[in-house]
Amino acid sequence: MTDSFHCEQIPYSVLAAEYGTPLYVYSQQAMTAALNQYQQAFAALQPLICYAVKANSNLSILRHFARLGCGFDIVSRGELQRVLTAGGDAKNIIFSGVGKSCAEIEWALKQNIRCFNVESLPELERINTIAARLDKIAPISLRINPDVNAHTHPYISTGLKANKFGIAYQDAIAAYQLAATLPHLQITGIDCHIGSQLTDLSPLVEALERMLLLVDKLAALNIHLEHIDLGGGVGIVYQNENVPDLVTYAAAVKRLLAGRHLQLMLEPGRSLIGNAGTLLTTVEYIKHGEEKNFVVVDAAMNDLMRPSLYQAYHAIVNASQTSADELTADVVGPICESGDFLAKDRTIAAKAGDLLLIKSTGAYASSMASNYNTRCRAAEVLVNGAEYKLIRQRENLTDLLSPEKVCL
Ligand SMILES: Cc1ncc(COP(=O)(O)O)c(C=O)c1O
Ligand SMILES: N[C@@H](CCCC[NH3+])C(=O)O
Repeated sequence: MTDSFHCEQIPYSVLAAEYGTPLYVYSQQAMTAALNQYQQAFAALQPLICYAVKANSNLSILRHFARLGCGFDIVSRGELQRVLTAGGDAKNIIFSGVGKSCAEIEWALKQNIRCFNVESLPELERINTIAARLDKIAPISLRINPDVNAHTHPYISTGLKANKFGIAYQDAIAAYQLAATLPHLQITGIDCHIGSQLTDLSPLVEALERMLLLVDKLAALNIHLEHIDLGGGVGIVYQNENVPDLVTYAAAVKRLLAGRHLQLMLEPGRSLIGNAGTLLTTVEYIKHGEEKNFVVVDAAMNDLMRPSLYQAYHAIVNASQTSADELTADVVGPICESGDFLAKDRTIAAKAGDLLLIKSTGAYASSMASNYNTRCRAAEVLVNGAEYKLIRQRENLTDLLSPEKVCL
């Protein structure tokens, strides 16, 4: 049974009663279904799907995707450690990010990861130097910034000239030529990632077309690539957005890659986990202000930063049999910031004690959580059919305070 009050066969109210709120709840079947959609749409191209760990890095979730055959896109030593701990195969790990430190590069080389997605010329030199010291050859791909407008929120757009990510398009050929002279690098591919929560397919296809122009120019220079990685970015429905259709996307990619011997890689994050997650929260107070009404809940911007950071919309459903009248209100948390809101001007019927479900919070919610206002990070539960498991226990104050010392 799946309706808005159940996660698979489990009523959200049962989980809230057992584990308390705020609580993140994930549907394992929804994750599997999201991955199946990719696997089926792109079946003819046999892509390596590298789940973007930053979207949700819980170890059980990584284990689930590893078991389903995913590779992983990581951006830090910490994420590498998580994937290995969860049983992911280093040979299917790609390492993105503009600021890889020497220690991170060394560690990743020692683990024999599949590839570094290199974002600058100094990074190329750094990887070559470290690989030489370790007597290794580092497989590298260059992340190219194709200067394509992804038409998404400016904070999550990454493929424009003004963004810090990737190597500028016009510098790409020279960067590959430099890489070809560095003896401890092995050029394996090319990649891009133009932004997140894309609702339109055309920028993704345009980016691929621009990358293929480079692939051809490189081939003419005798630099032959083994793979092309199109990044992530496929948007999900939070409210009523149109989102890219994977079958149409795959067909366009297939047409453009026809006749080429390039292994396809993808780095989806949000589209694999976003709609599989729900954040449960309890109403503390209904507060009638002079200009506005407020539904004050026990979750806050530290649990779900997206509304504060990007004015992002998340649907909110009252899971209690409420007797309250509808009102228009901001749904806010207890944090001492006016920016601490989970919804603005929402029509909602709620009273103190009601259980609210904040939808589409599988991606970039728990992984972006903080301890601001000395709030303990919430617990996480994974549901599979009629079974559920606690996959992260709620933090407690000992967890929070123990790294600190009173030494004055
Ligand atoms: C390099 C890279 N790959 C993949 C992703 C995953 O993106 P998304 O969650 O939009 O699929 C991101 C995040 O935007 C990223 O920075
Ligand atoms: N954190 C963002 C997405 C950024 C993805 C990282 N490049 C979000 O919540 O939508």
